[in-house]
Amino acid sequence: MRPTSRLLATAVSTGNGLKPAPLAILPPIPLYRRLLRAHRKHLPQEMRLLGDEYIKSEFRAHRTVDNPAHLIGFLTEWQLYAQKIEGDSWKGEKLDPAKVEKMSDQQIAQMYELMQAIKKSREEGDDQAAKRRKTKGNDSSVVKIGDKTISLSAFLAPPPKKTEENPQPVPVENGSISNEGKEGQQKPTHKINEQVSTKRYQNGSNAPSKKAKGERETPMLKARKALPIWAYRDEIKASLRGDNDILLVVGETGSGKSTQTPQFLCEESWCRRKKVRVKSDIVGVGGMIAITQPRRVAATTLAGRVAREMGTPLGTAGEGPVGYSVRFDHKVPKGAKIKFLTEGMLLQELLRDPNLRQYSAIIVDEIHERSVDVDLITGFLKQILLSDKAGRGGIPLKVVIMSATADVEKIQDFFKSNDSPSPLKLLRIKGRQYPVEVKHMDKPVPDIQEALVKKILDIHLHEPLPGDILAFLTGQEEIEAAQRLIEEHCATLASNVPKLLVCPLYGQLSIQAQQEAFQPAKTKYTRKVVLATNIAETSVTVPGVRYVVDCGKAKVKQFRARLGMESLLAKAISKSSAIQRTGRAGREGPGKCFRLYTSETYEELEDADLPEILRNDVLGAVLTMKARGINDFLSFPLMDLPDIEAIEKALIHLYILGALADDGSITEIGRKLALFPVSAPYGRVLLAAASPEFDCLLEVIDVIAVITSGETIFHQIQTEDDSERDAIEEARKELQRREGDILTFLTTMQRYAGENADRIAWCRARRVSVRNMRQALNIRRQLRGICVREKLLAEAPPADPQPFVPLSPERADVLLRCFLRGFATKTALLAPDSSYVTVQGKHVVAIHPSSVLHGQKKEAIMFLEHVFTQKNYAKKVSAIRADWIVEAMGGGAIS
Ligand SMILES: Nc1ncnc2c1ncn2[C@@H]1O[C@H](COP(=O)(O)OP(=O)(O)OP(=O)(O)O)[C@@H](O)[C@H]1O
Repeated sequence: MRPTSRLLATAVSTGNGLKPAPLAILPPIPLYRRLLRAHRKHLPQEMRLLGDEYIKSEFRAHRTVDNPAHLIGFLTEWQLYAQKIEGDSWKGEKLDPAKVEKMSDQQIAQMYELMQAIKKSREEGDDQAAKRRKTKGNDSSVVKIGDKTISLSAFLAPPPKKTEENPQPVPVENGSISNEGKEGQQKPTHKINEQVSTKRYQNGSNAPSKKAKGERETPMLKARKALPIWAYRDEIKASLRGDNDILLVVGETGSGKSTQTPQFLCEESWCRRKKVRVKSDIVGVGGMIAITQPRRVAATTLAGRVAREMGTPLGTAGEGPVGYSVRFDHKVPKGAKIKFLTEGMLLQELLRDPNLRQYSAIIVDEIHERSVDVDLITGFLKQILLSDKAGRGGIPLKVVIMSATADVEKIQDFFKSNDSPSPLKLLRIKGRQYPVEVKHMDKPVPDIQEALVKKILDIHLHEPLPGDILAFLTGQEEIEAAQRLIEEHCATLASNVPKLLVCPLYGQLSIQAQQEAFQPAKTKYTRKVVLATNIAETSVTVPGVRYVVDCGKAKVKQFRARLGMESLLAKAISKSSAIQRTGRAGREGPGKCFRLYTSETYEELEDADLPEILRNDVLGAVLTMKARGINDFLSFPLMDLPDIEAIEKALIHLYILGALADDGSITEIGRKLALFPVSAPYGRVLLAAASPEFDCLLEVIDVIAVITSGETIFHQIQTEDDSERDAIEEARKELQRREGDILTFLTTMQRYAGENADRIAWCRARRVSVRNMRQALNIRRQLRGICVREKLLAEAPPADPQPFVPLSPERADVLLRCFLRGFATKTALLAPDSSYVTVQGKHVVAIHPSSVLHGQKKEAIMFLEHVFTQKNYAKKVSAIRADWIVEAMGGGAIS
């Protein structure tokens, strides 16, 4: 047994052999029946109704009605809640099924009653108010659980009298009870009054707002009202009325910023589309709110959530209030009021429409991530805020900046301007929805990967269901290795132990594969564990997650301008990241975060990461600025100015690509590159492919589609069975080309698209990723559409399947020479000592093991990626001729 396996086996054993430890989370079935029976029979009518509704919405949501372990998990959760509200006076311990088993039905019913009362109390207001009432309230409402006596006075409201003048109570906006017929006459109930009375509204009144017309108290609306941000709804709206155009919202993770703020604001009158005159034209301005996200997974999942909250799930109708737009995937229904989009997509829109006329407001979410794109966006937004708004017919653009961990001073300083008519308002949202218990290690762990897997198994065996796990690892390789280990161990668990479903989640997975991590496990009695990189760190809610495991590290991309090379190394995360990771628990119930580092290590972490603009390639940023007519980078409003050497490198690179003219102005090629949804070098290859000199656009699109579909289309062959391995290797041979990876990608795409019978079986036989190939086909369709639109392609090519015709060696040379138009700077020559030395910078590189050319010696190579991990690696490599490089550089020397 390998050392790791041995260690893990110990973690899941009782210490005497490999017998699984007895599980605290498995109550005997009869208990479950008793709990349900108690629930149905013994509760007072109101409680029963509340309980039934709760069972419907919560239990069914988790699909656990018939799962005893989940029921216990649910009870535990409410008990924790009781603990929180009761504070010091709560003497309860963690719910122990053995103890529950000994309780009488009456006691169980009482416990239920308590929990439902707490739930009701929570829906109606904040816990602090409950505490205050408890100390003042009468002690007549008490329940006994075992030997514990708990006061319910804080939670139970006297039911409103039902008389003829005072008919059915209806909920109002803040969760209190009001009488529809005699509004204002009936006193709102108990603690919510305290909450309201302590809360001052912008207009000076302290009355809760009235129930909006047509607002039905659905379970979704109830959930929204329970979010801390709900109490600030009026304040947020008021903050942007009149001349106030900019607001900074800082609130804890999970307080409701991303999902609620756009919904509050889209109700405002300034958010309606207006017809205005711009120069001599009448144009429409506004009507939609854009909310940016650092990553596609956040944009798509948030859009789905908000669409459900607004009652029109995405994709169910051609119309709806919510849409999203991410690279190669857009779903913006007609009449959408709210659009979630990635920062890159908003930048593209800014290039097409510098005044962002379709929007009434832009919400910049998760600003703390400080990507290059978000820095550019804030710069452009500042320019719009300071402009005379003539381009928007005088209609202001409202701007909201949001984060849980923002550097408030820096943002305030940035937007502070003597010319600004509208100072930045700061609103701090207090409180979080559910507590998260943070646990650090007592001492540093020697092997993080091992500690992480051990912790996951430990949680699985000792924490109640429901409660999925989200673990943060550094990268794809680490995720795959952890997945293998966990699955190996799960195969040895006893049959009465819940199953563990492992879902990977990293940026290079196709969108479809990423979505799987957000779906509930399809089998009952199963705990899901999502193994993620930091793409799940901000903004996302992975439904079902109660436990977070944080390895404390992340792979950080760093561009070394002098070497023209990126490094991707695991580094300690910042405090901001650690807080964000913790915040992924506690979103649907109380949670726990296990940090695999000590509290001293946490204290030593940097507050925030270095902004990307100071450590990354700024090629895209410089091109975007050039395309927007900004030549003087120093006067463009940026929160941090990039290193001058990085700017110089980007300018030279753009010049080599033909994007800049001799005088540094942007060329027609440059303008086109800025608008392509691929990076400038790939865009340059597309443009060259459309020229008569190369005439290989369809082939280039196929290659780019495969490359952008995910990290790699080829799975590692992991079978121990030699004959199976031989069969896969044999099947793969028909895809592999001696010219290298570009031709191999092309062949794979063309053979896949030409497959007439069973594409899934075709992929399986070759260990090719089905998901990535599907995504590649989707990207191919979109790129072809863009090329038709841009008149690079005369007409759409014929539909698949087309017969496969291998590219001739002559055409293969043409294709590679065409790629050199974008990647001439990423080339290396074979040195006398058999190493490869880069043409630009003269560094030694090795061909990455994932390349079909690994271990081979060629006169010269071109690589599409250049990464430093353990070694200085060239990835996605093709064999070329040395004289092609000179040709691609226009005959000029390369330094
Ligand atoms: N996709 C989803 N599925 C289920 N629940 C969700 C989803 N997205 C949000 N929620 C619920 O809405 C709550 C608020 O989420 P929201 O993203 O608005 O918070 P936030 O303040 O923006 O958090 P963060 O700063 O972590 O991004 C979550 O705690 C969760 O309960």
